[in-house]
Amino acid sequence: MKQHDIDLSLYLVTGRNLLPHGKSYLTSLEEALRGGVTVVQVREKGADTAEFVEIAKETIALCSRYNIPVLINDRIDIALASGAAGVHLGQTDMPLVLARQLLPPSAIVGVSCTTLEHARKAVEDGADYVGLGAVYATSTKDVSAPGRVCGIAGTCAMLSVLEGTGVKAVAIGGIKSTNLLRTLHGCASPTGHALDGVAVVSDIMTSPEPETAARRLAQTFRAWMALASHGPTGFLVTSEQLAQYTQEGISAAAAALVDTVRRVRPLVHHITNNVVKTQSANVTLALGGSPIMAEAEAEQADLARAPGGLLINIGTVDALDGMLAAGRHANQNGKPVVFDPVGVGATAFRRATAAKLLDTWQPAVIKGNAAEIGALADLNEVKSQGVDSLGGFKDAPDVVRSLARKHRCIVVLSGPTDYLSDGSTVIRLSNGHELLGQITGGGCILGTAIATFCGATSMTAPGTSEGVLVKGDMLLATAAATLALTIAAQHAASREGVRGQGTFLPALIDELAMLTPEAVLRTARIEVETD
Ligand SMILES: Cc1ncc(COP(=O)(O)OP(=O)(O)O)c(N)n1
Ligand SMILES: Cc1ncsc1CCOP(=O)(O)O
Repeated sequence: MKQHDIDLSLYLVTGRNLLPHGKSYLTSLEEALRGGVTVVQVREKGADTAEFVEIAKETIALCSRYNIPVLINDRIDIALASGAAGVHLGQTDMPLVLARQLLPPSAIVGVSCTTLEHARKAVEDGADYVGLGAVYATSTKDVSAPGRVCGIAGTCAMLSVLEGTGVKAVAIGGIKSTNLLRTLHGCASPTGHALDGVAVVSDIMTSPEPETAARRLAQTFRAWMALASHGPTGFLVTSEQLAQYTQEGISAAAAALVDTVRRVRPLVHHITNNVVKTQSANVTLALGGSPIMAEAEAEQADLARAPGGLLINIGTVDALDGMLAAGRHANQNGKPVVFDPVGVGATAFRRATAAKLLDTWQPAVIKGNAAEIGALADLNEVKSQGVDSLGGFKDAPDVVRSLARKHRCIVVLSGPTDYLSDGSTVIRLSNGHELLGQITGGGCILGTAIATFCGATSMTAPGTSEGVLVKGDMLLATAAATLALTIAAQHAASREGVRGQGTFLPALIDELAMLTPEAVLRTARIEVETD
């Protein structure tokens, strides 16, 4: 068997030291094989050579009954002595080119990569596959040195290098059934080049029921694979949804969602800045949702179980641990996360915070003004002053489309015209009023509206949630939320008695509560551009 035959989807790296008390290695391994492990790497850090050969032979004998290939960690001699299918080499192990000279031509050789340079070299040297990571922190291996955790962003960058090379890739480090879907969704290049599998140690080896642990991982992988090809951001987009991406389809969907929100009353969990908490809660209520402002890390697991939407806004970062946990739990529960990277370009601290959050959980939507979107896209075109943006982009559709592909989510660029993209379609919405940009938190309440509509959409979307991070069409939900807020702003600004910011905000909240589906259908100004 050679690399094109090997199924890397559930790659078990062994760790005998992690076995639960009373569980033998071979029993655990056999149960894991029954659960769906597709390849095994024997990783023995404490064993001497004789013991390593023995363990390798026993592993191969068992795995061959399940037709599963076995690779050896680090050691060419052990691979040769045991008759293993190949080796996995780290950056400080025997160089790949030398290993090839020693191994039979059919041997599978994998290489660990943490940086772009590692990935380029592995391709150049002819690796069959690469192990990318550590994606997350892990206690199985010491990855505390700077740069040893490459994160989702680093993994995506390495996947770009592999495009078109035929070199397969697995992610490794901290991968568990609870974050597998998020990992698979997030780890792909902007053109959609995705992982071929995941390598796991502790999630299987520490389990008293390795068969169940492996089956959970294998099933999630299979469900994701079955759906992964839909949509450039990794969200499931059906042909029915695509057919709705017209002016008429979007306004009809938005009008319907105005009623849906009121009917299902989504819980809209905010971790947002101190400046806008009250008005965000009032906007949620006016739209028909149910707001909760909850920041403590300890309450995030419970809150994520209630269906609805989550908004994370970094206007003031007082609850980083709460933000990290909230998004993680939301991903685990199929709850859409809306990220508002307020002022992300303004300070190094905000940039690092946003990067950390985006490496931990997968947003369904990122919403920002031109300066914020520019900062996330590494563009200097738009300047900022604090949290405010000065100017716009020459090619806004291209910016939102590219950023959506990079972060694998819907991107909204707010401004006099709002641009929304799922990485393919760009929707341009031209409703609103300048007063919305002149009140504090005008952008923040757009985030609130989006979380409310995305929450209601995920609660009412038909079909199963198997293999998807979030159910329902997040692009339509985001368009609907933007239209609801901007059309209500137009109504509020034209009300008798509204003379400026002070009178506008309460009028806006009233108009949100009174907004009708008919007003959306009548007033929405929508243009659609498809790739
Ligand atoms: C599939 C896979 N990827 C990466 C590693 C890590 O290998 P290495 O860097 O050699 O570290 P050790 O495993 O030797 O501690 C791996 N083993 N498997
Ligand atoms: C061997 C290795 N290489 C990078 S992270 C890691 C350990 C992964 O273990 P776990 O799956 O328990 O996090």
